[in-house]
Amino acid sequence: MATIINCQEVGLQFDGGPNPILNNINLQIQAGEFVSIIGKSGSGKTSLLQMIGGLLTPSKGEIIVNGQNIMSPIDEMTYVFQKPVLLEWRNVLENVLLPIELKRRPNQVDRKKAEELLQPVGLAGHESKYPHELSGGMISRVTLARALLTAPKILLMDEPFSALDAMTKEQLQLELMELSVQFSTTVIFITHDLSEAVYLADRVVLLGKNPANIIREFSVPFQRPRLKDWKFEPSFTKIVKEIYDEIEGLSEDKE
Ligand SMILES: Nc1ncnc2c1ncn2[C@@H]1O[C@H](COP(=O)(O)OP(=O)(O)OP(=O)(O)O)[C@@H](O)[C@H]1O
Repeated sequence: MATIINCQEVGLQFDGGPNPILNNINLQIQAGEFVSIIGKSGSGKTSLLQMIGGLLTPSKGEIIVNGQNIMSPIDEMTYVFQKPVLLEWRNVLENVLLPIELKRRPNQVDRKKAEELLQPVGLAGHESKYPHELSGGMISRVTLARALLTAPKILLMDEPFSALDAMTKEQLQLELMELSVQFSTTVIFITHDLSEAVYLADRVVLLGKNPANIIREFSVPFQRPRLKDWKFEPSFTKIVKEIYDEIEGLSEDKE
């Protein structure tokens, strides 16, 4: 597999900030890989994702995505924010079509593709509904369909399911896993939920505050897509426990 995202010696310090938020980040992600990023609040997960997405400029080092030095957002990447942003005056289908419409007038092929995407994300039959008629889970499904419409090579997701109830979250995890495998999408996924991190990913990256860099990486050597019952298997809980112990082991003075 080829490296599609390459962070080399990346550092970030905000203007006027006393210490770097991130330091010496070296992270190589392979095309089609699913990587979860975890770490305590304030460890810089969102900042790292924003730098990879070209929304924030590193103070040090460089980030190369798909062969380009990242200076601003590029077409091959789609960013899914923690808070879903839907336009209230547009129905589900129109919200899904938004990324196309920002570039050009959607044609019949685009509409057909958008309608087809509503099926696997569980929104078939809801295309004419407006955001105020949707549940939180349905809104997340719209943002997932919208993110996948342009078939991005890379999906950057910042805690996309954190506000959902457990059952909806589980359903969306399954859908994301199926779709990312089907489209061979490279995904970087931030979460606070260890079980979610392990279940979805090929690799889990743990960020620490002090030092402000990658503390450890955990491989999840099981083929995707995975059955939802895998979460009850010892092979799954063993990895979750290993990560949990590592986080617990980070002494208070290190945080
Ligand atoms: N624009 C900014 N200017 C100055 N400091 C910032 C800015 N954005 C974030 N920070 C600081 O950078 C640190 C890392 O923030 P970031 O949001 O990347 O962490 P995080 O790991 O994603 O946190 P959380 O899990 O709470 O979402 C925090 O201490 C935050 O206060």
